[in-house]
Amino acid sequence: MIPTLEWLPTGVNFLDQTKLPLEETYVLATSYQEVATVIRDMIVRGAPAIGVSAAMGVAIGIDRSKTTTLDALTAEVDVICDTLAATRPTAVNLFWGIGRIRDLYNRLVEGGADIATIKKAVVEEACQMYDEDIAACKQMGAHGAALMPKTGTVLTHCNAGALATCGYGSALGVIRAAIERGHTIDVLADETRPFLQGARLTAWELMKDNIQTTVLCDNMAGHLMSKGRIQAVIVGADRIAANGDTANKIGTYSVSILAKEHGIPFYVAAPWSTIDLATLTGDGIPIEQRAATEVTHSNGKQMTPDGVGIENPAFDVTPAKYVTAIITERGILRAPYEESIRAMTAQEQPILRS
Ligand SMILES: CSC[C@H]1O[C@H](OP(=O)(O)O)[C@H](O)[C@@H]1O
Repeated sequence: MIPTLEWLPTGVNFLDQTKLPLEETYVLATSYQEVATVIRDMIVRGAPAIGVSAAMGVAIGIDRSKTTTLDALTAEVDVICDTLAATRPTAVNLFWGIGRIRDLYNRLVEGGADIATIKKAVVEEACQMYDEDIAACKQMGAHGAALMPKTGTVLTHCNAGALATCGYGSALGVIRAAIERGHTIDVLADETRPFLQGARLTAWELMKDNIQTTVLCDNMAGHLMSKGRIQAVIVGADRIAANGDTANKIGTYSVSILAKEHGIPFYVAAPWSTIDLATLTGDGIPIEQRAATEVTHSNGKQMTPDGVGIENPAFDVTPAKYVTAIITERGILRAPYEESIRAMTAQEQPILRS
């Protein structure tokens, strides 16, 4: 699997996900401003990948700074963090990634570190986060594999795979781990309009792993569930509130209700950096509204009449009551989620190494 993103001496190299599946091309971001553009334009997307990308964006901003005084650098860090924080509002991982580098910067300044030491440390921390993300995905796979059908079809929505993380994937990581442990699973991938993460990205990455994959339109899942074609649903997440309400790609909420109606388990797989204890319920999760042209056009060709109204919320919120379990690298959370999240938060956690 080719890397979603990679720290290079020349900058942060991103696989251009807007060009997949027909072109495998890369975008090299050499400044924090260019990293912000890559995130905003969804050249890189997916909550965990966004989090590490933002961390690398802060790190490259500090590393490439020309300033010679700590006061001036601290003023720059504020601008760098604000620029990256303004890219996309829903995935809490973005703010987690920015905050982890910013907190390290502040600790180093308070400890009297010089600029050269700070630059080295923030780059190392961002690269460490990259490794931790891959390790977290593999841990999620290890925890979640047993929840997957021994034999059967799993529906997924959007892309929560290697392309949404630093590698291996969250929801798709659980599917990969189950297959590695002998499960016979094929995947149904919702195309996931309008950005088509399922049709373009999930299908592309699973076929590279020789995992049998079928793409369906977003209005087909209910019919296939009613025919007994789906044994489980697993999706990623962009922000999980303290009560387990989960924001994910638009359309996830509808799938969760269909799964409930048909008695099909509905799993969420997400690293702990997706859990936002400061947001008490799903009502508090900001939903990104994206450009109307994502809906009105396909491959640059207009599909709707001029002047028609357009809705394009990029996410929706699945109430916790529709979530069978939340698979994290720390273990599996079950309802009542307020209690299980609080209990798992209190547990001492080892540092993950990939
Ligand atoms: C591994 S979670 C990825 C998560 O992010 C996606 O959103 P986007 O493609 O807009 O960044 C989608 O919600 C996925 O489930």
